[in-house]
Amino acid sequence: VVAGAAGGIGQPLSLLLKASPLVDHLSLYDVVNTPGVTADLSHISSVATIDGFLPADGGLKKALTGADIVVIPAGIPRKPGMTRDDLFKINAGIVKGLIEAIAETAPEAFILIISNPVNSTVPIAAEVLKKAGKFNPKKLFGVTTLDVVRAETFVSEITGQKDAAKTIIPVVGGHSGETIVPLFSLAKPSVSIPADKLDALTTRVQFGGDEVVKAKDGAGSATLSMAYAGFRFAEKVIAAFKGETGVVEPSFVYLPGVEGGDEIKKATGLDFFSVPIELGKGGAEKAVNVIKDANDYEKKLLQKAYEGLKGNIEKGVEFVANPPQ
Ligand SMILES: NC(=O)C1=CN([C@@H]2O[C@H](COP(=O)(O)OP(=O)(O)OC[C@H]3O[C@@H](n4cnc5c(N)ncnc54)[C@H](O)[C@@H]3O)[C@@H](O)[C@H]2O)C=CC1
Ligand SMILES: O=C([O-])CC(=O)C(=O)O
Repeated sequence: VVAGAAGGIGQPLSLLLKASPLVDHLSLYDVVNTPGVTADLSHISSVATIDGFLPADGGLKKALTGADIVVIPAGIPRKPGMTRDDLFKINAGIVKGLIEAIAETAPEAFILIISNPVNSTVPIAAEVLKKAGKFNPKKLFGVTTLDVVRAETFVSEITGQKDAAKTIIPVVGGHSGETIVPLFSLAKPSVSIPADKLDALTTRVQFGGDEVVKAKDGAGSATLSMAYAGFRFAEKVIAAFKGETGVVEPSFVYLPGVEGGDEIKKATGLDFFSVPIELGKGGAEKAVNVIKDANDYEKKLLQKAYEGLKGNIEKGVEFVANPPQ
């Protein structure tokens, strides 16, 4: 299921999923325009069958029935001058509503959250699922893959590596500004970044979203690169579910619920954090503690990330505990 399927991310993401041989059936949901997007994609001669729903006549429930995986790019995007946190007011409620429906209709599904601010919307989702008695932390993911994709791309411009995605770079923390921490010292194969280029490279990964927001000049934020990244992550979750081994990708998860997470919670003081996750049939099988191997430069960045994340996470938890009237 794609929830928010008619949007800037939703449409190209749905296209990639419709074309994927890993997808048997694709169900599109949005509050507007789903019939058109569904009709258009339905003409593609790939294996996935497709249907689409609007809210009327229990459309959300129909879309979610039988779902194995739900990807959520629903919600408003940034305009120049806004932070991701400025989206909280509207997107918190949208995510809460969608997760309540998932808890009721597709409690076994993997849930991939793209809607910003991810640092807060994932805690919201966790709290809603906990309340409903349906929380499986191994199946809830904040999608931070675009940060990884950006790190791969931007570093390749320095190293000259033609196939950028072949360099694995752990990007950890959260998904906004200084909470995003690329760990270039742990790249595999290793990369050599001139000292005078490291600050600018790190900042570019942290604020890559702003680059797109500025260039789009009021018309939204990253959609196409996000669809690519969201598809890459969804494909990995599905491949691991179908039995592929050795699948690893960073994601923002609930640490106490994932093997290896307690150690990272102890180091960060946080319940939610993005680290490389070993994916398996059940979802997040293991959180890999890469932060212990960060160098001194990166450790300083990590401290700032912890501080920023703390407030973002608390805000999400609070939203569910004490809903605004
Ligand atoms: N995690 C990440 O790395 C990234 C996250 N984003 C976030 O993704 C979100 C979507 O961005 P865009 O696609 O550019 O926005 P958009 O405005 O083009 O599309 C959002 C879609 O969500 C739909 N929607 C609104 N309320 C809904 C509901 N209750 N149920 C289902 N659908 C609903 C809208 O009708 C619209 O079609 C934003 O919050 C943006 O900040 C964007 C880029 C990267
Ligand atoms: O910058 C934004 O608002 C959208 C986003 O999350 C990104 O591009 O990383």
